[in-house]
Amino acid sequence: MRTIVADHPLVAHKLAVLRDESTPSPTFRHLVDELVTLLAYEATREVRVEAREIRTPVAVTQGVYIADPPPLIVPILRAGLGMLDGMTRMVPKAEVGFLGMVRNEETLEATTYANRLPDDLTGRQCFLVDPMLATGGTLVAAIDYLLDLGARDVTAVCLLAAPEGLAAVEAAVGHRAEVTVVVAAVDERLDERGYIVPGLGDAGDRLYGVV
Ligand SMILES: O=P(O)(O)OC[C@H]1O[C@H](OP(=O)(O)OP(=O)(O)O)[C@H](O)[C@@H]1O
Ligand SMILES: O=c1cc[nH]c(=O)[nH]1
Ligand SMILES: [Mg+2]
Repeated sequence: MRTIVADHPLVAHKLAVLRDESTPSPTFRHLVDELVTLLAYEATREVRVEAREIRTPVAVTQGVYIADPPPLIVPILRAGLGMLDGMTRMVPKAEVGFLGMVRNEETLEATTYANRLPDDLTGRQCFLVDPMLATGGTLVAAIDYLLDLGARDVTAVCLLAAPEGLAAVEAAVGHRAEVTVVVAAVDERLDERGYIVPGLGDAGDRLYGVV
C-alpha cells in the first residue's frame, strides 16, 4: 500500500482552519471542497490516459485524454459527500457510485446502509472519498466492496488519517490489490473514543450538523 501525504503550504493552511473548532459549517464545507481539489491533483497522477490526434489552430498534434472506461468516484456517505463535488469538478468524465456507511460510536464497527455501485468493476480505477480514516474499519469495508466487484486499482482520498487506521487498511487489503491512500496529513493517534488526535472532530457533524 502506498500512502501519499500532500505536503504543501496551501493544504496545511486550509487544514489548520478546518481543524479550528470555531470554524463554522459553511466555511468548513467550502474548505473541504477546496482541499479535495488539491488532493485530487495528487490522487489522479496515475489516472489512465490515452493519446488522440487533435488539430490546434496551428498544427496537428497528440492530445492526452482520460481513458475509457472512466474512473469511478465513490463517496462514503455522509461525510464523503462533502468531497464529491470537488472530485467531479477535477475529473468531470468520472462516474459516481455511492456507499452509505456509519460507524457505531460504541463498538467502532462500520455498517452499510446504502450501496449503489456498478455490477462489474474489472479494469476500473476507483477513487473512494471520505475525510476521515480513523480505525480504518469503514475504509476496509468499502475497499472490500470494490475488490469483490473486480476492482484492483483503488485510491482512497482522505483529509486526515490516524497511523492505526493506515496500518489496519494495509494489513487487511494491501495484499489483495494496488491500494493508494492520499491524505492531507497523518495525525498522531486515536483517542479512547476512536477519534483522530488532534483531528478535526466529527467530519460529518461539522459538514452537515449533528443528527
Ligand atoms: O476509520 P473509522 O474508525 O471506521 O472511522 C471513519 C469513519 O467515521 C466517519 O463517518 P461516520 O461513521 O461518523 O458517519 P457520517 O459520515 O455519517 O458522519 C468518517 O467519515 C468515516 O467514514
Ligand atoms: O476523528 C474522527 C474519527 C471518525 N470520524 C470522524 O468524523 N472523526
Ligand atoms: Mg460522523
